[in-house]
Amino acid sequence: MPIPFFHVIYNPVAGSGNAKAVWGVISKALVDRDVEFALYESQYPRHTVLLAQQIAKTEAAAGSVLLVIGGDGTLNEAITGLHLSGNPYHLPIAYIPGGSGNDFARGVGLSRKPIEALDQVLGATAAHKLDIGKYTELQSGKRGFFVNNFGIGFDAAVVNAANRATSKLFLNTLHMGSLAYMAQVIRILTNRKPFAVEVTANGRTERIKDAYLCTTTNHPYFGGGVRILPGAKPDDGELDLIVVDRPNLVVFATQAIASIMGKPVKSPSRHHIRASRFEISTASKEFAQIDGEDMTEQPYRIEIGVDSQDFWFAPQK
Ligand SMILES: Nc1ncnc2c1ncn2[C@@H]1O[C@H](COP(=O)(O)OP(=O)(O)OP(=O)(O)O)[C@@H](O)[C@H]1O
Repeated sequence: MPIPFFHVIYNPVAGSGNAKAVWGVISKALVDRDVEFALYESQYPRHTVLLAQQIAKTEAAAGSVLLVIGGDGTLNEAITGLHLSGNPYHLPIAYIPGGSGNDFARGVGLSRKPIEALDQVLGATAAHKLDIGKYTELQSGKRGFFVNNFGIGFDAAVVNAANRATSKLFLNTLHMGSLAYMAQVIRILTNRKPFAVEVTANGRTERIKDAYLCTTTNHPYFGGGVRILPGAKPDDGELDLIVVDRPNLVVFATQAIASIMGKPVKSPSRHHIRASRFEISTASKEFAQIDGEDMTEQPYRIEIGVDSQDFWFAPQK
């Protein structure tokens, strides 16, 4: 099987500059290995959506591959662009993580080391399908996708605060991006109020009145390596929703540490639902995050479902 032509979308600001170093290594390896590619650099937020649309509609040919170099947000934008274009040449997506969290790579068995990830991409002989989440905000009709998770409440408040924290840049230079989230945890734990959430899935409606976090996930990881749901699988055609009730500080800290250490967390204060479709609503204004990107603080009424996306990388051995 010949190596395909790669249309490369590269986000130089992902991972607070980490993607720049990754692209330095990858561009050299592509040239050394005689791999043909065309480069498109993301110039501003959400430019990748347009680039992916333009590539899919006018630049691509059958058999070529869209290679994304950046973080999970850049990957999300590329998938959004492909879906908006109708993807007439059925471009699959290859990905080399260069973000700060890189949860998607963790969750789907793609190496976070650039050359190992490139070996997986160049070692692929066919596209394979993985799940992605899709959502519709029922009030506004706004639609989108997520590769990792859609979170409402605590995780979203942490993302919101961490994205604004000046310490994130410093922590990223130490390759400790997830600490940017952890540093906000205690402060937000003591400030955030629990909220009422209604979840409909598998023909049942559950009302949880003291929710602290309500996250729908495609694979086990969120927040830069926290294993929130070890059993979630990105290829089972379903998503996993977890609602955590208002915890007391000791219980929450114990659970958070267990999650970070990759240990299973069992607790009566967690509600877990696996389904291919969810309706979630909150009466109060809450923060939300999609793949680590902030959403407006508002009352949410959303429908979440599963879509599938062709990816181009060989599974990790
Ligand atoms: N040239 C640019 N200047 C400023 N922002 C950009 C530019 N190109 C893309 N962006 C924005 O950069 C943001 C961050 O990208 P991304 O999520 O890929 O990196 P990250 O947050 O470091 O990684 P991760 O999500 O894995 O933690 C995205 O919101 C994207 O729209």
